[in-house]
Amino acid sequence: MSSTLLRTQDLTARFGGHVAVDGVSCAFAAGALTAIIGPNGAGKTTYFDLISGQVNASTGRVFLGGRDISRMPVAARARAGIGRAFQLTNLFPNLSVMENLRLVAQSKSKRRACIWSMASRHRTLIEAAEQALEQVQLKDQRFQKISELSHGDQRKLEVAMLMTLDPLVYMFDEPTAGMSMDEAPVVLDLIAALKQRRDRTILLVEHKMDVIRALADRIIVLNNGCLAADGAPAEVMESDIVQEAYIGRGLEGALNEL
Ligand SMILES: Nc1ncnc2c1ncn2[C@@H]1O[C@H](COP(=O)(O)OP(=O)(O)OP(=O)(O)O)[C@@H](O)[C@H]1O
Repeated sequence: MSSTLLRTQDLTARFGGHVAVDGVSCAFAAGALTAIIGPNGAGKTTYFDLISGQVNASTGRVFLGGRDISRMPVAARARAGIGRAFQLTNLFPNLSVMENLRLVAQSKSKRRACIWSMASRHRTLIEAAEQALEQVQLKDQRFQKISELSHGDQRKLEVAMLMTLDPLVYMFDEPTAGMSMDEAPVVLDLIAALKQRRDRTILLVEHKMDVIRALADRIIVLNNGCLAADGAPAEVMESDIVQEAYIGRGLEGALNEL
């Protein structure tokens, strides 16, 4: 049985009088992909923000490999192994795809104090970046400025960057949104391959049922900030609480409308 990599305990985010995430306790094992679903405004993005550190918990804690990371800022959590797909606003639009990837690799290799090991680690990371570019089929665009990439290619680059960093926890937020039918399988196949790594855990906020069906080992449902259901995909889809949360339209219809 796989061990727990990430755990949230009574995790809560309050914005003024509004509780966006309400006491969510959940453990995520290595080697599994958990889809996080729920209606608009259910708290999915805020739950991601609480884990990655973009939002500080009002109460509750986040543990990575047993270590309490709740008070760490975003960058320290990233160094500890929390990997959220990059927002392009964090990148350099006038630098090329490869230059941006090199900067990501550099930020990781700097974590080692010794110059010699830094240099050799940096080489390994550059190789990983090259490999990631090939895997997302962006090799031909490696000298293109990222501001000139199509939307689908920008999303692929986000995935390549995350793979270069190779965190313990991969967090994807609708990774194929805006991609064409041809582009989406490249990214979905990569995420499926990541699952084979028994030492990583993957969280996926997703509205598309076909993606959830193809990838999820487990589904958790957030509703009004609360954990409304948690279990194997077939079981969660059939649960009363999920059916009730999407009254009238059925879960599948409601998700596909989003
Ligand atoms: N910074 C903030 N200040 C105030 N309210 C916020 C803030 N961030 C989120 N909220 C509110 O918290 C609730 C949860 O929002 P969140 O974006 O986490 O939901 P979501 O499930 O990701 O929704 P969607 O599927 O539409 O992206 C919403 O009511 C939202 O308006």
